[in-house]
Parts: sequence; C-alpha cells; structure tokens
Amino acid sequence: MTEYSSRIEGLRAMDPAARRDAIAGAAGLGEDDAKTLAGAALPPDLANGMIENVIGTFELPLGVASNFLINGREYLVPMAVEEPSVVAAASFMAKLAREGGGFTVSSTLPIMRAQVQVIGLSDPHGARARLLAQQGVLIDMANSRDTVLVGLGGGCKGIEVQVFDSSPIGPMVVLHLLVDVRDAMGANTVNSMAEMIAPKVEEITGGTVRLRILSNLADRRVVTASVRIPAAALTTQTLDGAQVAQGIVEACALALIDPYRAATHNKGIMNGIDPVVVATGNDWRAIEAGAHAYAARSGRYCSLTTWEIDGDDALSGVLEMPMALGTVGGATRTHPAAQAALRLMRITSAQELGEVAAAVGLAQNMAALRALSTEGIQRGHMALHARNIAITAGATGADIDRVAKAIVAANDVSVDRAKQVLDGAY
Ligand SMILES: CC(C)(COP(=O)([O-])OP(=O)([O-])OC[C@H]1O[C@@H](n2cnc3c(N)ncnc32)[C@H](O)[C@@H]1OP(=O)([O-])[O-])[C@@H](O)C(=O)NCCC(=O)NCCSC(=O)C[C@@](C)(O)CC(=O)[O-]
Ligand SMILES: NC(=O)C1=CN([C@@H]2O[C@H](COP(=O)(O)OP(=O)(O)OC[C@H]3O[C@@H](n4cnc5c(N)ncnc54)[C@H](OP(=O)(O)O)[C@@H]3O)[C@@H](O)[C@H]2O)C=CC1
Repeated sequence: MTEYSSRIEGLRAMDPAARRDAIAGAAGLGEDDAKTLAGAALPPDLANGMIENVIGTFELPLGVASNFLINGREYLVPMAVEEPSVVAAASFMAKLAREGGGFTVSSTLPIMRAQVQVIGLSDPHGARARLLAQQGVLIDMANSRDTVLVGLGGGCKGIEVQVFDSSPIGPMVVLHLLVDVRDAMGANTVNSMAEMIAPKVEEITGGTVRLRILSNLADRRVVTASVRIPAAALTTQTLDGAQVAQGIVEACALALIDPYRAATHNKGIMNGIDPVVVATGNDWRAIEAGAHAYAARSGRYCSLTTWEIDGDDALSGVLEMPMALGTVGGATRTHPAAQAALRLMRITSAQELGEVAAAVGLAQNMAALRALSTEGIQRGHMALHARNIAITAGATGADIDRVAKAIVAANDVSVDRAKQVLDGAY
C-alpha cells in the first residue's frame, strides 16, 4: 500500500478524471469511493428520504485541497464550494505552512448545550436553587433518553441554570443541559433530552416550560488551530518575508477592532470551513451561527483569528471557534459522498473532523490576508474567476480556458470582453 501523501505533483494541471485518480491513489481510496466523489452520488430515492417535496438534487463542484499537514498527519481535504480561488488558496497556504511543520490543532470534549426556558415564575432565584438541588435527577432522566450515547462514553454531564430578572415578558429561568454528544453534531440528541426533562422541570420550578432546543453557540465545543511559519517562507517576488508577515498582522488588527472588517475577515475563514462542512454532509448553518455568535461573545463582534510575529520572526496565527460537526447522525451517514469524503481524509471521529476544518479555515484566512495586504485580492482571485466569466459569456470545452487566459492577459475580466474574445474580435 502506498503511503498517504497530500503533496501531489502537477495536480492543478490535470483534468478532473486524472486528478481524481491521482487523489484516490495518494489516499489509498477504493474505486467505489472515487466513483462516488465523481458526482451524481445521491439517487432520487435517497434524496427524497432526506428532505421534503424533492424534485431532484443540486450539485456543487467538489475540489480537493492539497498539502495539508495537521498534527503531523497528511490530509487531502474535500471542499464542496462554488467560489473560485478558495481551494487554490487553501492549498497554497498549506504548502507554505509545511515550512513550519504544518498546523497544530486541539479541541475540547464535544459538549453541546440544550436550553429549557421556564416562564411564569414568581421566585426565579428560588426556582434556580431547586433545579440545582435536583441536578442528579435531571441528568439521570436526560441520560435515560439515549443509552447508546451513554454507552459510548457520552451523555448529559451537567446542568447550568441562568436567571433573567427581566425580559419583555417578565423574569425567566433558563436551564442548560450540557451533553457530551461524542461523534454526533448533537442537535437531535440534546433536543430529545430537553423535551424529556421538561415536565420534571415544570414540577420542580412550578413554572411553565416553553422552548426546549439546543444552542448553536457551542462554546463548550471549541477547536483551536494554530500555525507558525518562518518569515523567510513568505518571501514574494517583490517583498521580503518579514514585510509580508507584518502586512498580515496589520490586516488582522483592523478585524480585531472593527466589526465591518471583522464580518468580511470571518467570511474569509468560513470560505475554508463551510466547504468541508458541506462535503461531509454536515449542517453549515449551525457552524455559521456558532462561529459568528462566538465572534461576538465579548459584546463586540471581532475576528476569530489572531496573527502575531513571534520573537524568532516567525508569523504565528491562531483560530479558535465552536465546531459542532458530526461523523454520525443527520445527513452524514445518508449521503454516500459524505462518507466517501470522510474516508478520503481517513477521519475516524467528529473531533478530528472539526480540527481539520479549523486548520483549513486558518489557512484560508491567511491566504486572504496575505493577498489583501500585498498585491490585493483581484489578481489571484479574478484570474481564477475568469473561467466562470468565460462560461457566462457562452464558452464551452477548450474555449473556457482559452477565453479566460485572454481576458486575464488583457486585464479585463468581464463578460463583455469574454464575448468579444469568443466572437474573434481579439
Ligand atoms: C489564488 C492564489 C492561490 C494564487 O496565487 P499564486 O501566487 O498565483 O499561486 P502560484 O501559481 O504561485 O501557486 C502556488 C500554490 O497555490 C496553489 N494554486 C495556485 N493556483 C492553483 C490552481 N489554479 N489550482 C490549484 N491550486 C492552485 C497550489 O498549491 C500552488 O502550488 P503548486 O501546485 O504550484 O505547487 C492566491 O492569489 C491567493 O491565495 N489569493 C487569495 C484568494 C482568496 O482568498 N480567495 C477567497 C475568495 S475572496 C473572499 O471571498 C474572501 C475575502 C478576501 O474577502 C476575505 C477577507 O477579506 O479576509
Ligand atoms: N439548531 C440546530 O442546529 C438544529 C439542527 N438540527 C439537525 O440535527 C441533525 C444532527 O443531530 P444529531 O443529534 O447529530 O443526529 P442524530 O439524532 O441523527 O444522531 C445522533 C444519534 O446517533 C447515535 N450514535 C451512534 N453512534 C454514535 C456516536 N459514535 N456518537 C454519537 N452518537 C452516536 C446516538 O444514539 P441513538 O442511536 O440512540 O440515536 C445519537 O443520539 C442535523 O441534521 C441538524 O441539521 C435539528 C434541530 C435544530
């Protein structure tokens, strides 16, 4: 068996079939999985079982980011995304990151929260005390709902109770169930537990339970990714590495103080994370909600990453954010391509998947800041977007690359110019 490698010579120049063969070979992926990743993997009857009123399926390009070395392990990362330059940028930064030993990642236990809202209380603080006194009963009751999870070492591990002295409808108490969901995203799991304990919560508090639902602010399920790259590795044709590193730090500084910039900065991070979330059949709305709520947890929305230059003149970046991803549950086991994507990465736990997604998010942020603080985003991004423009203008087959190259060379990446190239005017 060949050794798994994420470095594949000439990958970008291959056609999709050859690229798929090269990826499958490098990852030791079986023929069936390679075929599944080629597309049309979701038959109508399966799709019809996943959501309602199904009329078909909607496809996205699936790319693979190369060069990722994460905690000393090689990863070829599947990314389902419509935006050009995202996969290239991640691969590029992962290549640079190898100069410093790649990415280092870690994560907390997969603890999700479910909220149980209690209203109609005359003594909210007394109700809180009564709930805390009965926490053993509530935890046992919640765990009786999911013996499979408990058998796997997960389950409800504790409760928290918050009192809101005032709200538009008066005081309320909110009980949080803290549940180790193991390899699941966990929404259905914790929602079932919250609904199960609700009558007992009413009995203990004397109030009325309204909402029983997870919180997407998964602040007890946090992943940290970091990277440290010697400045020399960042050298470009016109700038030395120290200048590039300084530019990245200065670009991040604005996202740390200004929500207008932070929103775009964090969108750039999610450019890396969402495609991995989608490719593995996970709930990207949950990941987006968690990320942005976490970015605003201090009361001021800011960057999810920090970039510094350390004492040895190396550029050092850190991303910290919630990551509620599953390798079981939801659509992760229903969609054949999601399973093949996990096998492509050889991922065996939800925690590992979250850590890989975070490394890709950090790489993506670095790529954007590097481009923005040096030559600007348009050169690299528009050169790759040019193929989309060529298609929009009507190019097909070999004409797509020919027209794209021509409009990039003319520094006029527009549909008009592409049409003129197609019509032979240039
Ligand atoms: C686009 C690049 C990578 C070009 O950068 P470049 O310097 O032209 O790249 P290169 O040709 O020297 O290639 C270097 C490596 O990049 C990868 N690479 C390069 N091209 C390809 C390709 N066609 N297909 C596959 N891989 C590619 C590949 O790994 C390659 O290594 P090699 O294979 O040669 O050993 C660079 O300009 C870049 O990183 N730009 C940033 C792009 C970006 O951030 N895109 C996201 C969309 S913009 C956005 O939505 C977010 C934003 C920007 O608003 C966020 C924010 O504001 O913070
Ligand atoms: N606000 C939000 O984000 C919401 C999201 N959702 C959706 O919920 C879905 C995810 O819910 P989720 O609870 O993950 O899915 P599931 O309920 O489908 O799967 C979780 C269940 O899988 C079983 N299981 C088997 N092996 C494992 C393992 N190794 N680790 C953990 N559990 C295991 C467990 O018990 P058992 O076998 O007994 O089932 C567990 O309860 C997504 O589709 C999401 O879109 C739903 C509501 C709200």
